[in-house]
Amino acid sequence: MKSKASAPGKVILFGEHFVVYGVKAILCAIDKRITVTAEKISERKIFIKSNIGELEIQPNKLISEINSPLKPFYYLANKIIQNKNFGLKINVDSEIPLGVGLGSSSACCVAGAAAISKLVGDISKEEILKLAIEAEKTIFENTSGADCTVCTFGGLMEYDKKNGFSKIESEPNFHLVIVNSNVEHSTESVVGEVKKYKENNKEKFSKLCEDESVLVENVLEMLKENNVKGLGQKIIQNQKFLETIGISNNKLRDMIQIGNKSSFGAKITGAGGGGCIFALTDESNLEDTIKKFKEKKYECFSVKIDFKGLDTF
Ligand SMILES: Nc1ncnc2c1ncn2[C@@H]1O[C@H](COP(=O)(O)OP(=O)(O)O)[C@@H](O)[C@H]1O
Ligand SMILES: C[C@@](O)(CCOP(=O)(O)O)CC(=O)O
Repeated sequence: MKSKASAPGKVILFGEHFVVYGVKAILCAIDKRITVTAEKISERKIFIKSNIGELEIQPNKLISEINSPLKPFYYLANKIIQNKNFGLKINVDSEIPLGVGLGSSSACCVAGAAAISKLVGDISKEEILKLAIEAEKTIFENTSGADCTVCTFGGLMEYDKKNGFSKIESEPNFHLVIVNSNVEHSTESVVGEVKKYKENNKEKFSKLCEDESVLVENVLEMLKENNVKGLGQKIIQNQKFLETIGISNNKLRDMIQIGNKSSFGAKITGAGGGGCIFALTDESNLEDTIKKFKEKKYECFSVKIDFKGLDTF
């Protein structure tokens, strides 16, 4: 018996870093997916295979004993086959580059939770999300859960620490050009640097949080109106805040400058320090924007918002 599920990656459109200090952020799922296939096998063992490696392991091991990036899958598999007399074979197929802030880990956890749990019965998306967040915590103890939520339900979402998640019902028709610096970043260490900045610049940082809150409220209005040019201006403004808190570098600045010339606006997405930027486009400037990045030999691709979220087969 086999089951299959796929989940999208994500982009943080507005509010990264400030969200850590209570400001609202806006994120969306993207149409790049991770597909997980799970199969019951008679041998009581767990086999996991992905483009990043393979793991063959007995059940019932402590998660702290597993030293592998495939750990979230082991967590899910081991949990589901507790008190069962079968093993599992898991295959991971990914379109999402890893470690650059596009949500590969959340997409893995959501698709993995869905494919594996479906082998033992039907469960709701809410229950899958709960399992996925548990699995993601085996990699990042402090995950807010925002990434797994947007990968499960798809579309656009607002999130703040106090009120949690809420879906934004508009369906804007823009394309994002994602440009990968190919520099892996550690979210934890960049967040640590921002904390130092905040402590050394208390008043300035608190004003930036206020400005970011106002910006996000404006963006929510613009999304309702599908005002793509206005959104571009807000992206440029948000990037200035990110420059101020010190998460940019020369490579990212060069990428953003190229994006700002041809698209409506470009900014870092996620922690910064490396990872990706995105440029906002529509049909009128999509091709030109991609061409400009490719001329400078940057790795880039276009994505649209994914409104489907988790899909099971
Ligand atoms: N193709 C894949 N196969 C297996 N695990 C993956 C894959 N892509 C991502 N992962 C999991 O996600 C982790 C990367 O998470 P992270 O560094 O947060 O990157 P991202 O920002 O892309 O989510 C990997 O260490 C691994 O546990
Ligand atoms: C910097 C931060 O706001 C987002 C980090 O995003 P990512 O892990 O780079 O996708 C941290 C957080 O929200 O926990």
